Amino acid sequence: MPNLIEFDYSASNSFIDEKELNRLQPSVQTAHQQLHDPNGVWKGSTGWVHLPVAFHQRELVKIQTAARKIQSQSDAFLVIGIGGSYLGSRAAIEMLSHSFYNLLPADTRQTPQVFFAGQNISSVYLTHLLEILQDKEISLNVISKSGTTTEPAIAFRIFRDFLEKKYGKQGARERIYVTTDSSKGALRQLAEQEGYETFAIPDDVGGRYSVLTAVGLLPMAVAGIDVESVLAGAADAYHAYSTPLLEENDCYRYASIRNLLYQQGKTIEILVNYEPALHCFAEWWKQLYGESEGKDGKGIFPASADFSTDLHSMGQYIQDGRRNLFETVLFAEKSQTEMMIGHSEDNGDELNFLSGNNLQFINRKAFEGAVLAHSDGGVPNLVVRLPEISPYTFGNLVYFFEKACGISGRLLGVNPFNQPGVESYKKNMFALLGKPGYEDIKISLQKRLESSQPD
Ligand SMILES: O=P(O)(O)OC[C@H]1O[C@](O)(CO)[C@@H](O)[C@@H]1O
Repeated sequence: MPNLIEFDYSASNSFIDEKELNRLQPSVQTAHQQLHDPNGVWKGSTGWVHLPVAFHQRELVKIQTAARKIQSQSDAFLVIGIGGSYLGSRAAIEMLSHSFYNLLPADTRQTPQVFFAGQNISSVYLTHLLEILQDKEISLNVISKSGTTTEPAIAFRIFRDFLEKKYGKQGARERIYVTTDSSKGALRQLAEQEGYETFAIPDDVGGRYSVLTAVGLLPMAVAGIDVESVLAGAADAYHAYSTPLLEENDCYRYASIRNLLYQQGKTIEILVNYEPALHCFAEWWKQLYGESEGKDGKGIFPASADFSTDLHSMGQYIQDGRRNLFETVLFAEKSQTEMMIGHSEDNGDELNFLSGNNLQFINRKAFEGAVLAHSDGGVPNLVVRLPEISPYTFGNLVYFFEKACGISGRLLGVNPFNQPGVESYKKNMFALLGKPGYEDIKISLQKRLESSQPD
């Protein structure tokens, strides 16, 4: 078995009282039982807990077969979705592919370029995307669990029309893949009516916990990522984090420590990385924790930073600003490439003290230096060490953070599986757009907007 990720909070010992940590054991035990009981209090929301060890071989083969077909008939693959129906696959593809994947020559890449839509309502973005896709052979995967989310629905309408004009109705049908609820929603109905190939999102797996279903796995497979290794990484994490005992479970310790820090007024957690490839992983993580914990007037605000880039922007605040922060740092022990600093005869740039070192060594010193500096500055630093950046590690990480999120939500006393707050903006937007059924709200919102207009 490859090495698992490791959780290390030694740099934060001074902020954490081990006795208080151990006092959380009974609550952790309860949270663990609740997560593992498919008929318990979270009935209908915990399918993701066992998913990596219960993944149907049939579904895997279906995903891989569709991926091969898409690869064979496309230069470009368009993934349409938002939130949990988008961030996980993007995180995986950015983490595990070449940094400039879409720019590689087609014969080096050997898999289609991947583009994303449905994650905004920008006509500029969609116009430019249509321009880019104009002369390419395209397939698309529209992903929406509810099947009614406005942003992906708009993008799908635009690109479905684009495909039908390009290939005709039957030709488009051969290139449209739909990932949605197994029985409900407008998208499911449309897919069945049009005869598109469909993938079902299990009922008991919510959007932000769905990356290890076809939601994430089909786009990953199309991009050439070894999805079996992703699932193996998640399955090994499932076993590693299946004991309710805090002292033996890194995942539960992370969940508990962030709650202890929250009680000390550390209300913002920054997920830090030292590899640009991890940028989007943090976007996925922010949705997971933001929607799961930010409710009932509670919750740690999940933020992210890319280091060393942001050490030169946000570094000042982190070191010296308001002391309501803690950091969780993702550090990859091994780099996939090696680049050395050469020697310069004139040493005009005064960098010869670094000659003969590789960039990973220098990146590590930046990481070690920042962890110490920020801890000294009153910002607890928790470290998640990745042995390397690989599909297996991606699976580990996803499972580690998902499970920790389920435990952490319970410790905080919230329901980590709903997102009632997201509906408020949708309600207002629908009313303002004149969607049938929202007439009353429209009148009152318009009055408020008019009264706030300058004379
Ligand atoms: O997959 P769907 O139903 O389109 O939802 C997309 C995203 O929108 C939300 O429902 C919130 O707007 C998220 O929870 C979800 O991940």
